[in-house]
Amino acid sequence: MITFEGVTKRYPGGTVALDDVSLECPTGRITVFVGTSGGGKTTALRTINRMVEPTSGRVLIDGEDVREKRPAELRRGIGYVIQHAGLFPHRTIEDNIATVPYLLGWNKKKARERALELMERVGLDRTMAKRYPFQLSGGQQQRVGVARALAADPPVMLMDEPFSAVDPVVRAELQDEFLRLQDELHKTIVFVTHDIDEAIKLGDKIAVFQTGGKLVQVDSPEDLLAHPADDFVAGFIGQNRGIRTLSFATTSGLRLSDDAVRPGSAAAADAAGLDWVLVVDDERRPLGWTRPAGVEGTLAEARLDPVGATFRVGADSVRVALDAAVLSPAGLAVGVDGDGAVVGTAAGTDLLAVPTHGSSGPEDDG
Ligand SMILES: Nc1ncnc2c1ncn2[C@@H]1O[C@H](COP(=O)(O)OP(=O)(O)OP(=O)(O)O)[C@@H](O)[C@H]1O
Repeated sequence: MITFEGVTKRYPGGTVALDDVSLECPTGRITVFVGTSGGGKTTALRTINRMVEPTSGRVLIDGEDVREKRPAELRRGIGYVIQHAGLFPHRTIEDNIATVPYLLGWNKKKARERALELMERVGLDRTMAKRYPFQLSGGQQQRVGVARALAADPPVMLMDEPFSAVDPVVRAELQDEFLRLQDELHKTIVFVTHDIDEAIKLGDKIAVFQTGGKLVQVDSPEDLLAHPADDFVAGFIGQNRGIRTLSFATTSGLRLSDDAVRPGSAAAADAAGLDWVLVVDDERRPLGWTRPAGVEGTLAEARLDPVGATFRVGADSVRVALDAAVLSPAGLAVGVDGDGAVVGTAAGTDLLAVPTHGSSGPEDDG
């Protein structure tokens, strides 16, 4: 656990970058620092590896004051990832990743093996090992940055806007990959971002900083969305708070209807009263949507519209299900089980009736 005890940082010009910040970042979890520009997030992060020394207060890692270790020694146990990756331009990818192992005196072969293993872990092809950073895309460079931070298997990782410099699609991929990696590695991670969506997606715990280095709220993503501490936090979370809350509502108790689900062998005439029918195969896997009116013979002979997005019942959130409903030609979300077989369908209005965490229903404050 990383503990901030009354940490204040005042710069010579008088700027207060951190104002009496007390906070705990639990072991094996992701704590996200989010907030306005200049709110002190980066400063707070850097007090952990002593790139910034507090004016008063202290920072502890597992109960030990970080000032008790020499900075170089301290930093070997702390991975650090920054925006634009910050790779050494004249070193190959594998040498970049092996930076800390080399510093620790590992032999070349072992360090190289570690670098190649990590490349795979972060989703990079081993054939890129001999390339230089400029020969990689921005997203690939960020992956190298993450691999480099993980090289000596540090228990703590500090990540300062690591995914901010890439486009939204690559960014989402990096976030997903990062969460998968964390599922295996269980590092104690402190992650800085100015993007509330990223904070909600990645954080086990979110700390919101306001200008002047004030920590205004520390909560789980669910509680932050449901109960923002004040107008500043509510404003920062933004207008889509109600919709975001649905990300934490489970689809496991959802009542799904079988009415519109038919096998291809069924006669279209039997479904003539329905506006839309979801045609399924013998294993109940969805084949597509059709309007049965006017179709002769079986539903298998009808022209099908694509199923579009589905949601995994119990595994996906109501937000995912709602998205599936909106994108479906029938306005119905298709719920499937782990094998991809259709459990049933739900209309958008059914989804909005699902109770969400910490409130009686989805809010709309936009
Ligand atoms: N070395 C420094 N000397 C003087 N002032 C500094 C220094 N570093 C940061 N500051 C000031 O401290 C405040 C907090 O900066 P910090 O970089 O921690 O904010 P941040 O929340 O990370 O912002 P951003 O999201 O823009 O990166 C800012 O007002 C900044 O100008």
